[in-house]
Amino acid sequence: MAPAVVLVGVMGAGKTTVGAALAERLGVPFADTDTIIEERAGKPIPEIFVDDGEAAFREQERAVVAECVETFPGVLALGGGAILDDGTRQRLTEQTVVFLTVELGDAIKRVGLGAGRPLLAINPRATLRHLMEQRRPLYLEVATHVIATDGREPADLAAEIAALL
Ligand SMILES: Nc1ncnc2c1ncn2[C@@H]1O[C@H](COP(=O)(O)OP(=O)(O)OP(=O)(O)O)[C@@H](O)[C@H]1O
Ligand SMILES: O=C(O)C1=C[C@@H](O)[C@@H](O)[C@H](O)C1
Ligand SMILES: [Mg+2]
Repeated sequence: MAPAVVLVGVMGAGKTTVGAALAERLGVPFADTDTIIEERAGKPIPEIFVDDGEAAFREQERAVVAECVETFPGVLALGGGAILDDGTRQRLTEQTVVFLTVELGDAIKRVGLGAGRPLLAINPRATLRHLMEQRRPLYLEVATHVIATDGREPADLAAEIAALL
């Protein structure tokens, strides 16, 4: 069974927040690959990065995304960097994927100083700007729908996505 919808976008786009609201609205389960990885590792993402390294996290992320795309029947939120993997992007081309976009200013307000997001530990604004520029083409490559989230409430975004499905 494939997911009803997969949410992608940079850190702060609202994948987790909007995804949970959407799942509730649709009456289906919600899963977040970051949460699954943390549960399996028994530690939060910043600790996985420190103890095991980003490459090990990406390896785990690739496996968890593959498993969820095969078997998870609800709303699936991906980690912001999951689309860096070629195999993951290939898998996503067969799914309904919503790319949540956010402008840098709103994203920075949402993620604050990047707590819990190891890639934003140093110079969050410049780093996030760079990640957005680098990844935008990759999100667009897999997106079925693109939705701008700036200045909009998660519940309102969930209603729009539900209407698209
Ligand atoms: N549309 C929105 N308007 C205002 N705040 C929002 C909106 N969407 C999310 N937020 C807030 O922004 C923060 C980041 O949201 P969220 O964790 O859902 O992002 P994410 O895309 O899942 O990020 P990550 O890739 O790091 O997991 C949260 O504090 C959330 O409450
Ligand atoms: O954008 C990224 O590369 C990341 C986003 C988060 O969802 C986590 O998956 C992790 O902090 C890495
Ligand atoms: Mg998230």
